[in-house]
Amino acid sequence: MGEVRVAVRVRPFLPKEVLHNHQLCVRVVPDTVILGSDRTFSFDYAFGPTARHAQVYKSCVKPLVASLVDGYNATVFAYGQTGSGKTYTLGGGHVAYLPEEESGIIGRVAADLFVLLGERAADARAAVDVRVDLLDIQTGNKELHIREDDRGNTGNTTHSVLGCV
Ligand SMILES: Nc1ncnc2c1ncn2[C@@H]1O[C@H](COP(=O)(O)OP(=O)(O)OP(=O)(O)O)[C@@H](O)[C@H]1O
Repeated sequence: MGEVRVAVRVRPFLPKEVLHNHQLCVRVVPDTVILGSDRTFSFDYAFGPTARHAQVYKSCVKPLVASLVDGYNATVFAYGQTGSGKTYTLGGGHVAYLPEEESGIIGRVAADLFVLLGERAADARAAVDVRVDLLDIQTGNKELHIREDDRGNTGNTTHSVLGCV
């Protein structure tokens, strides 16, 4: 793929927002977000409040998993203001098990990755080693440096960072 793609996902109102009678000011038409009555912004993908995880994953992320097992690097990150739905979209990390339908990007990537690697390993009669590094960074510290050692393991070199997992 070799390019940056941007997807926007508009979440539905939360119960408290409904309670406070918030008004919707964003509409989504294919790959376009409309703010107010006439300000349009185009993206590679745009999803409205009724979009399901499966749709978001299939369009934006699944093709990256396929290219990953072909040897390419891929990065998916969520960006947005607090409460906008980053955690929800990536995978609802607070519970150990989620029903498949509620699984976000992380769970779906893991499932597909093992299926694809299993197929490749069987074809090549090779063993595959999968390792995961998780860094949960809970600070706005500008001195943070993510580094990779010569074995490809990631870590940080800043001692004042809180909450590294
Ligand atoms: N597409 C969606 N459909 C239904 N509920 C959603 C959706 N996106 C987010 N939510 C709900 O909105 C709330 C805020 O979402 P979430 O916690 O993912 O935000 P966040 O961007 O990770 O916030 P923070 O930056 O504060 O961690 C949660 O209650 C979540 O369940």
